[in-house]
Amino acid sequence: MAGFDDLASERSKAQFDVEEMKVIWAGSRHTLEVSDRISRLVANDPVFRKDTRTMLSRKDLFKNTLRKAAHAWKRIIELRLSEEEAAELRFYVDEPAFMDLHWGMFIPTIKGQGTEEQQQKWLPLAYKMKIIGCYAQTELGHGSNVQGLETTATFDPQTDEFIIHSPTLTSSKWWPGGLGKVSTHAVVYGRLIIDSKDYGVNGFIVQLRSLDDHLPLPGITIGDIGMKFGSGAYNTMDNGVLRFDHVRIPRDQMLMRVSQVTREGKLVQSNVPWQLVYGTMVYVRQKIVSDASCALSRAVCIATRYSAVRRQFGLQSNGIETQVIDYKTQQSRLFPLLASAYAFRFVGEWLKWLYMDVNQRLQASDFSTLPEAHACTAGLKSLTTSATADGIEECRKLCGGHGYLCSSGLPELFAVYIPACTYEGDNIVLLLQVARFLIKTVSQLGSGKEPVGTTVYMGRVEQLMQCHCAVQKGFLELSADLVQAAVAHCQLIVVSKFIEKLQQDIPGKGVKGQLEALCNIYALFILHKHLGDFLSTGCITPKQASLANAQLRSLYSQVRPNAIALVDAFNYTDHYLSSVLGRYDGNVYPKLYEEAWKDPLNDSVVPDGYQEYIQPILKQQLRNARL
Ligand SMILES: CC(C)(COP(=O)(O)OP(=O)(O)OC[C@H]1O[C@@H](n2cnc3c(N)ncnc32)[C@H](O)[C@@H]1OP(=O)(O)O)[C@@H](O)C(=O)NCCC(=O)NCCSC(=O)CCCC(=O)O
Ligand SMILES: Cc1cc2nc3c(=O)[nH]c(=O)nc-3n(C[C@H](O)[C@H](O)[C@H](O)COP(=O)(O)OP(=O)(O)OC[C@H]3O[C@@H](n4cnc5c(N)ncnc54)[C@H](O)[C@@H]3O)c2cc1C
Repeated sequence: MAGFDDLASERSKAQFDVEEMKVIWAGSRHTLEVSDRISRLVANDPVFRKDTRTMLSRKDLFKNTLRKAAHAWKRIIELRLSEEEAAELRFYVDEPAFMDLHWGMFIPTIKGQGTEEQQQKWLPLAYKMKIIGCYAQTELGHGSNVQGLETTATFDPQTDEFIIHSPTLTSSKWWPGGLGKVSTHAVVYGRLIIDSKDYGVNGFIVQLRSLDDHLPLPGITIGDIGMKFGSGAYNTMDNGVLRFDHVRIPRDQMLMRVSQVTREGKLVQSNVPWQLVYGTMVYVRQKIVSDASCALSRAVCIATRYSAVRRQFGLQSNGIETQVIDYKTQQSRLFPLLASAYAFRFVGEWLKWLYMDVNQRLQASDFSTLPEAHACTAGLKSLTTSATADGIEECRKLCGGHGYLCSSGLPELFAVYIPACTYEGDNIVLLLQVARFLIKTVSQLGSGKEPVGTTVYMGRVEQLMQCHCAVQKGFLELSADLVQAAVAHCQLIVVSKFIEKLQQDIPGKGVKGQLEALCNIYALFILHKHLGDFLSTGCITPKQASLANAQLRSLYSQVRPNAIALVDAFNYTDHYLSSVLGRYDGNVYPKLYEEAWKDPLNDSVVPDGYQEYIQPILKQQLRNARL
C-alpha cells in the first residue's frame, strides 16, 4: 500500500530516538504519559467524534457541543480525573466551548483578582460546576481600549450595592465566549462610579441567569452574536451579547484584591499595582503561546506526512514519481514551520515559568517583573499567533487541492485558530505595548545597563530602537516602525530560549542534534525573512547573508530524513489530527475516496432540486431544438 510503505520507509530513516523526543516535546515523562493516555481515552470514545461537525446546522452543532461537554464532565467525575488530566481531556476533545472560558478565564480571574474571602466563596461553586462563568470585558464599542469601556457600576450607599448598567448601545458586552446561551455568571468589567466620580475599570461578579430555569434575571438582556467565520469551527462557541438595565449586586461582588470599596463608599487602593486588573490577560496570553505550538505542530504534522505520501512528476528509474517532500521548494516552505513549532513549544515553556515567577513575586509584594511579564506575554502572543495562523494556511497550500477538503482537517483548523490573532488582544495593539516597554528599556540603557541576548539578533533590536528613538518623533508617528522593532525583540526571545533549551540535559540518541538543526533553521529562516533589517542595521554583511542562506539549505537536507519522525514525536492521535492526509498509516487515497461518499449530498444520486429547477431547462431546450 503506497502511502503506508512510504511512511514506514520514512520512519526507518530516523537518525534519533523518537521516544525520547516525545518526552522533550511533552515536557516530561509524566506529561507524556498523561497526554498519551487521555488523548487515547478521548479518541476511543464515540461521543467525542469530530467528523460530522461541518455537516450540522448551527443549532445541532451547538446541542452536540453541550452533549460533549456534559459527557466530558461525567467522565471526569467517573474516572476521578485530576485537574491536569481534566484539562488534557478538554484539550483533546478539541472543540471551542463555554468550558474553555469557565476554566480558562472565569476561574483564573477570581483567583487573580478576588480577595481570600471572595475566592473561598466563589471558587468551590465554579470548580464543582454549580455555576458556569465567562469573562465579559469587551463591548460593542470597545475591545482593545479597556479604559474606554462604558458599562457602569455605580455604588449605592443606601443599599450597599453596585448598580450595573449599560448606558449606551456601544456599552453592550459583545464577544465574551460562553455568554450567549450557557453561562450563569460573568466577571463583568465596568467603570466604578462612587458619588458621581469615575474611578476607572474594575471587575464585578454578576449573576446572569436563574440557576433554576436558566432564564435571564430581571434587567438582563442576553443572546448569541451570530455565526462566525467557517461552518463548524468556532460556531460551537456561544459568543454573546449582554445588556444591563440597572441590575443590582451586593458590594462584596466587586473583585477587591486590587481596590476595595468600604461600606461607607470609600475607595481604598491596596499595595498591588492597579495593572493587576489586567492580570487575567497576562495569564491567558502565556497559555496562547503554548496553544500556538500545538496548532502549528498539528498543521505541520498533516503537511509533512502528506508530503511524504504525495508523489508528483519526477519519474524515477524505479518507475515511480518523486515524493513532493523531496522538492527543495517544498522543504523551504515546510521545514521552517516544523522548526517554528518546536521553537514556540520551548518559548511557551519559558513563558509559563516567567508567569509563575511573577505570581510568586506578587505574593511577596515584589512587582518588579510585572512590566516585563506583560511585554513578553503580549509580544510573544502576537508573534506566535500571527506566525501560526500564516503557517496553517501555508500547510494547506503545501497539500495542494486535497488540503482544501474538510477531510484534510486543515480548513477547520485554520478557521478555529485565526481569531487567536485578535482575541486576548489585537496583535498590533499588543506589539505597541512591547514597543512602549522597549522605549523605556532603551532609555534606561543610557544608565550603563547592557542588553543581553544573541549578538546578531540583539544588534538588530538595538539598532532598530536606536534609529527610531534617535529620530525623536512622536510615538504614534513612529508606531509602524516601532512594531518592527517589537517583532525583532520577540524573535530574539524565541531564538534565545531555543538556545537555552539546548544547554539543558537532553537525553536520547541524536535528539540534541535534531533540535540543534531545528534551532538553526528557525534562526536562519528568520534572518533570511528579515534580511533587510539585518543588513540595514549593519548586523551582518551581504557575504554573511549568502553564507547563511547556503547553511539553511544544507540544514534542510539534514532534517529531510528525520522529518516524519520529528512530527511523530508530537504523539498526536488520528482523532486529534482529524485529517485523512495526516493519518499515521499514510493510507490517504482510499480514505479520501471513502470520506467523499459520507457527504450528505451523496445521499441521493439525483440531488434535491434537480427535477424542480434544472430538468425543466433541459426539457425546454430540447423542445426548442425540435421546433
Ligand atoms: C492595550 C492595552 C494594554 C492598553 O492599556 P491602557 O491601560 O488603556 O493604556 P496603557 O497606558 O497602554 O497601559 C497602562 C499601563 O498598564 C500597563 N499594562 C497594560 N496592560 C497590562 C497587563 N495586561 N498587565 C500588566 N500591565 C499592563 C502598561 O504597560 C502601562 O504601564 P506603564 O504606565 O507604562 O507603567 C489594554 O487596553 C489591552 O490590553 N487591550 C487588549 C484587550 C484584551 O486583550 N482583551 C481581551 C478580552 S478577553 C478575550 O479576548 C478572551 C478570548 C479567549 C478565547 O476566546 O479563547
Ligand atoms: C473568537 C473571539 C473570542 C473572544 N472572546 C472574548 C471573551 O471571552 N471575552 C472578552 O471580553 N472579549 C472577547 N473577545 C473580544 C476580543 O478580545 C477583542 O475583539 C480584541 O481584544 C480586539 O479588540 P477590538 O475588537 O476592539 O479590535 P480593535 O482595537 O477595534 O481593532 C481594529 C483595528 O484597529 C487597530 N487599532 C486599535 N487600536 C490601535 C492603536 N492604539 N494603534 C494602532 N492600531 C490600533 C487594530 O490593530 C486593528 O487593526 C473575543 C473576540 C473573538 C474574535
